[in-house]
Amino acid sequence: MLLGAIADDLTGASDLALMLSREGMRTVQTIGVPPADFDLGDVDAVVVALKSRTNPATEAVAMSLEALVWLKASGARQIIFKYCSTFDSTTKGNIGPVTDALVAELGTDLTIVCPAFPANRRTIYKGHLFVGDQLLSDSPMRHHPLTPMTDSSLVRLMAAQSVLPVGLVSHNTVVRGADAVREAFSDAKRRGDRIVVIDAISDADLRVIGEAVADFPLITGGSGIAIGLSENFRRTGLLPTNRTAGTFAVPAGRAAILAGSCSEATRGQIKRAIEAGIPALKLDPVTITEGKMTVDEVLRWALSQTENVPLIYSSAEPADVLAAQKELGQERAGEIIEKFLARTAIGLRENGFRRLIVAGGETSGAVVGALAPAALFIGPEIDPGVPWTLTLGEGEPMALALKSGNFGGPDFFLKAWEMLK
Ligand SMILES: Nc1ncnc2c1ncn2[C@@H]1O[C@H](COP(=O)(O)OP(=O)(O)OP(=O)(O)O)[C@@H](O)[C@H]1O
Ligand SMILES: O=C(O)[C@@H](O)C(=O)CO
Repeated sequence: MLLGAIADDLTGASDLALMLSREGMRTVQTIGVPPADFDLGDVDAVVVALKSRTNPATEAVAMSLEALVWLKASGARQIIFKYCSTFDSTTKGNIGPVTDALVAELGTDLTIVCPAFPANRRTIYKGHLFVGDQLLSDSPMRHHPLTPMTDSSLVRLMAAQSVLPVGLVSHNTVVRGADAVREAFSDAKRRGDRIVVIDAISDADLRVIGEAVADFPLITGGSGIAIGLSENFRRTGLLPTNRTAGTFAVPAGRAAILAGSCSEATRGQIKRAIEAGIPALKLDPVTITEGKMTVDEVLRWALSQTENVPLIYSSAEPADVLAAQKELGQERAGEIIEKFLARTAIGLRENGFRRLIVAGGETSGAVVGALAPAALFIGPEIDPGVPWTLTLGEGEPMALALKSGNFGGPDFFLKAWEMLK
């Protein structure tokens, strides 16, 4: 293994794994930290998917350090800490504490913060994170059910979360190339910075940054940061130039869509799917708590949809999410839906479903946690950041598409199936 990554949620992990495999690294994503003797096969990169994004910092640190120990023992030469391209973190934020712990454990004097992912319109300029044409704090992310983002300054966000000094390498340096960036890193170290936010607005910027961090033991960011890393290993001869991906054998069986993401993108995709005639059943956390909707009822409904792929969703407008959270509490409302969808997924598998799209990082974490495959093989890309994956380990394989809430075009739920034909 050349590269080892620790991802703070499941969809984020497949996003990164897809990027690494697109860049010529044979990549496997594990679900949590695998057993010490887990057979990885012939891989160049491993992404350990955690479900730590919204956990208290002490828990997230412990989980991440456990993943680090496993990755180092498995031979990883460089570590990526992958968080969301919209820097999703709670008010108590664990990205800083996890970075601090990894910095200490790896004994590195400087690391970067770079959640840029230009293909999905996440860019960083003057240390401010943009989502499309909007600052993060003006984007729909300000209404996120678990991690509302109301500040766009990555320097400020990171400085509030980390105990280490945080600086900035800005775009006018990045455009001057890898040597200029390396020089800026040296200046930052002289100033006493231990973490630098680095601007990136294009893939070309990410390739420059990738080259400049070739000898960094730790890199932190979104999946975009992986764009420039494989080239470093090819340059030194560690990675063959003609890596071929393994085969993606599509399992036969019925298909369904489970959506717990309340993002604007997912809501738009649901709307489009319903308009196209997809049968849809809406879940509501309050109705579930009152016992007025059960997993068995939902399964019966799904099984009766023999003409088309059923869509089961809890995705709701911000005002409805807020109302449910007021009644049940923010965490509890989320948990109720996550558990319900996880149990639904188990029921679907028991009834012969073998192809699932799951929308939302936390939701995917809950569903895949319940299905419990040992790892996921990364298959074809549906849209930037979202591959089809194949479950590995015991039991019959399933095809899973784990969609980050904000990712995918408006027709995602319709077109994803075409790739399984
Ligand atoms: N109707 C609802 N009311 C309250 N909470 C909800 C509702 N529907 C879903 N949730 C919760 O909102 C959270 C959505 O987070 P999730 O990570 O799944 O989606 P996302 O944030 O859009 O995706 P990503 O993390 O990939 O960007 C989950 O905890 C889910 O259970
Ligand atoms: O970086 C992103 O935006 C995604 O991979 C993700 O982490 C969403 O959960």
